[in-house]
Amino acid sequence: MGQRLSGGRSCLDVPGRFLPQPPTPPPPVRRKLALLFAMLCVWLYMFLYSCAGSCAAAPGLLLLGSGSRTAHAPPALATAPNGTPPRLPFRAQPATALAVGKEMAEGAASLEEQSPETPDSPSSISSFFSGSGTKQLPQAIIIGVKKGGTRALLEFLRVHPDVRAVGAEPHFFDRSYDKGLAWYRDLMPRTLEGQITMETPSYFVTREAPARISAMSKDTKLIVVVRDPVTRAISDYTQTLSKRPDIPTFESLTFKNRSTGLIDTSWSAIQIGIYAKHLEHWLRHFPIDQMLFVSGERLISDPAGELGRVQDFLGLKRIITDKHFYFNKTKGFPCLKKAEGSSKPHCLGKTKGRTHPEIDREVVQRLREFYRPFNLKFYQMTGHDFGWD
Ligand SMILES: Nc1ncnc2c1ncn2[C@@H]1O[C@H](COP(=O)(O)OS(=O)(=O)O)[C@@H](OP(=O)(O)O)[C@H]1O
Repeated sequence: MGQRLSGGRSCLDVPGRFLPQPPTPPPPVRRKLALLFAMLCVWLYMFLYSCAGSCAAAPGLLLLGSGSRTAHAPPALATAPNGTPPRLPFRAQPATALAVGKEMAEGAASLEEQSPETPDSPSSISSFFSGSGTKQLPQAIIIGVKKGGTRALLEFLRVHPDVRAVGAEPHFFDRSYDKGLAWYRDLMPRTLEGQITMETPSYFVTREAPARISAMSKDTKLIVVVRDPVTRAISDYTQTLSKRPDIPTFESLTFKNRSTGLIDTSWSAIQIGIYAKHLEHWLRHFPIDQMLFVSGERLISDPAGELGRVQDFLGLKRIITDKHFYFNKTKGFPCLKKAEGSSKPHCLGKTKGRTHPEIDREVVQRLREFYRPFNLKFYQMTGHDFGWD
């Protein structure tokens, strides 16, 4: 029989203070420890959050950026619940729907467009961080124009911590549409909340692109880098010439009949520059205020100014400023003081900023006359005088 202790309790009722207890810190110390732990968690979260962007932004990686943008970009909508648009009964036609006729002069160029300035191979760091965030369809697309300065714009924009972009040009809406939106989304880098996904091929002249992009999301923001159509045509020709030195001269390709001065508008180098005509197709699917027109000339003379407009349009903080650029005399173009994810200066590759061949002044003059009415219409439509005339 157990002896009862005072107060009528059994021996099992021994007060807690008499039982062996683990040493417990006094309450204020415990609170401090909990606070310290919470702070550690917050710090760790913030570190991983920012590192997921900036660490993964090292050159040669697919991903870039970290989140500091306040507005949350709307998620892109797919046409079908599984994110796949209706299958096409045929394989999407390669490249643009422009009448070609001078295929020889076109073919070589498209190969080059596919080689990105920035390779996409992921490193161990990006592999580690690629687990964070989700792949989103792009909320903004640089839709053109070819040879307008699209690569320069994307390279500059990638410096922004809230922009992530596909390094290679996916050419989904022109060449690979039959692969479906799920395939397209899979090419996208992972993004965290508040970051926007971008891509850049030259969809501006693709007839089907406006409807297809609108079917993906009506909210997609469209950026068009435009450049004097005459210089653009010469630039386009220069690119082809670099691949196929045996093509006819620019002068002979320009005319259907040189003696009558009739311009060959079926040559894509000429046709791409009729911006007003292409813009009409886009305006059937998108309001003009969902499109931003960047001057290819100003992108060279004042890159920070143009980047300011682009950041505003995308709802991004103005982070990219004059401080990010310097003029490289050897290159003859503005370059980045620091490429994204690196401390080294960065200029675009040698395929950007080529020396153009000398073109007959009369031919240039005839082309200027040809483009003038289209340019004026384009200025009216966009409410912006680009000063090409
Ligand atoms: N900062 C900087 N560095 C180098 N090049 C620059 C830059 N900014 C604009 N540009 C102009 O970009 C022209 C090429 O345009 P794209 O990138 O749109 O060409 S492509 O369609 O992707 O092939 C390219 O055309 P070319 O000069 O005819 O080579 C350049 O004039």
